[in-house]
Amino acid sequence: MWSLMELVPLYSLPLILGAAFLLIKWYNSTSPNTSKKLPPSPPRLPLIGNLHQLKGTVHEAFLSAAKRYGDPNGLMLVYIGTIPSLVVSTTEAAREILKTHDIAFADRPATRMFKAISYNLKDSTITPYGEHWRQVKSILTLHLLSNKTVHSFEAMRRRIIAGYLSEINQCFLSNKPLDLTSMAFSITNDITCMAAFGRTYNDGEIGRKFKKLMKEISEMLATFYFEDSIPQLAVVDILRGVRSKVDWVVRTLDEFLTGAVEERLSKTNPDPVAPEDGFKPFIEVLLKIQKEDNLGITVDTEVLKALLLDAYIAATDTTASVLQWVMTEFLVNPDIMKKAQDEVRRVLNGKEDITSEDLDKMTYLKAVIMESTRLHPPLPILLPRIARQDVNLMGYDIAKDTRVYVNVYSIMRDPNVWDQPEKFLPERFLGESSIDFIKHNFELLPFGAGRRACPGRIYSMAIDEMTLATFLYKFEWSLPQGVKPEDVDMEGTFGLANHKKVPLLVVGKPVDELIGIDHRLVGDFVREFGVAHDLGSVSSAPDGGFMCQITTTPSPVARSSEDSAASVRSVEPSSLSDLPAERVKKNQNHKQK
Ligand code: HEM
Repeated sequence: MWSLMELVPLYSLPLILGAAFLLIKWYNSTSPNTSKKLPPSPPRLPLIGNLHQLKGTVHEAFLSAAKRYGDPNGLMLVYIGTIPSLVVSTTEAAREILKTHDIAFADRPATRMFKAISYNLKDSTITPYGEHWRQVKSILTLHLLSNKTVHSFEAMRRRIIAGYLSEINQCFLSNKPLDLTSMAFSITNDITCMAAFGRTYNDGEIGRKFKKLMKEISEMLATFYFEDSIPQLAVVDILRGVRSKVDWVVRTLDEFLTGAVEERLSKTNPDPVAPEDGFKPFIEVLLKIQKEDNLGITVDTEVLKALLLDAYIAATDTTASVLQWVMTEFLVNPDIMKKAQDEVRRVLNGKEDITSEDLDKMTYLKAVIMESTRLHPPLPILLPRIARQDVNLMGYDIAKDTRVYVNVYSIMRDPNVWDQPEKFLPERFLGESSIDFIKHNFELLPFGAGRRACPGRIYSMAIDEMTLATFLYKFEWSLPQGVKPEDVDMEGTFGLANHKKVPLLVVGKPVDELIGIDHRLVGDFVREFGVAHDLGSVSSAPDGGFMCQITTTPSPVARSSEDSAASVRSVEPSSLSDLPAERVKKNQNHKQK
């Protein structure tokens, strides 16, 4: 995030000095009114408020300032430039904001950039609380994010994920590490484009333009705007060129969305939804609602484009963020990865296709995802809220228009709530634990809570769970040669969501996709020789079956003093053709593919 010296180029310093007289006026007008009881604040400077104290990422800066200056209940008032902003850092305070006073804090700040990107507040994310918000959020929820609709995307999700497996194989065969950060984004991007637009934007000129545009949007959303925080210095945005950049991005985005709608209307879509996928893309549903006009809401073209954009922007980076952080935690905690992998393989037991029913049984994988999201929330601070009226909150007077930042990063690492909060312990979500993304007591909040909570949980978890289960099922994952778990950089950076600052590079060694082995066949070896340790290369056996080399570690029951001296046995070459005919046949089918 921004630091002050990056924000204030030298040529704008005279402007700042020139604004000094405004500053005095402003400072007097915003100095605490003695009749009001405000939450504690760090000392601030005129005009820039506490900006100079917010170094590093904003959630970390808020956390350390709250420890030093905040109220023990978790409230602190900071000035982001001239804007009073309430920072919320505990479960108790979050409950007050998101439950007790939910309606009073149900608006979001309508900054210039947010207005520009939402067709002047026609979307569902930024639009003020009220009838329009209720209607558009219900359209989004029902036709894109509900259980039933998410289920209808299942075959498409599986097909898209499967398409990426050969890329992982290729990297493995050519001895190149795989950039999993980039792949996570491509997978969630393709799935979301299919669900929203009924096509992907990967290839050719349009693919290149789309990627560039998405990068620009991400940068635009992470930019600091003087106009939003120090309105007296809004001119600096013009001088820095950021305002024209926003205008350019918004114009280009609109051209893109207009093109997508026209393409749908004229049915010239070059990548139609495969009939076997059997779902209706969101764009088609919106066009139908627009045509039938019987919902009591006018879905004009701007509402339609704003909702498509909502669907795309809110879904892609957040869902990719979860994927890459879970994989990162797996690679730095190989024992946990092994446990999750055992679960996936046990549940699937040789099945080819993963279904949502299979995923429902993977409780350990779900616990890993929750634990990873606790430590690496895609949005470490909930989307900002704003007080719609004066509110008395935990004994403090919060004025109308105060911005509210719920720092879920603090809450989800609070030692008063979590045992060993910095440790990666998925087990904390198993057994007695009644905490999950739905049943929580405001301590696990990656999706927010209350009226303005995220409606996309089911949608994103369906993608993350299926991708992770597929990855664990089909590959053995490791860090590139010479990289140790403790070398992995765990720093996050912010664009549309919290991503790894340094891309995650990994090696995915195919288990059966490439070599054509059915897990049940491996199971027979495991039973005979102990716990399978490693699979070697596979070749065709003269009888049409397969031969492979499996290194095994004897199981504890089989271990004798003689065995333990040679604790690793080699079986080479082992013909699988002795196995039941039906399995061998399946294996041969595999091979022909
Ligand atoms: C792992 C994935 C995701 C995370 C962590 C996430 C997180 C969040 C958070 C923290 C908020 C603000 C909640 C609040 O203010 O209390 C939010 C709002 C929202 N999210 Fe998500 N989100 C994710 C995926 C999605 C997806 C897939 C969609 C689908 C389009 C989506 C759509 C929205 C919308 C529309 C809002 C605004 C809701 C409102 O203001 O009423 N999100 N999300």
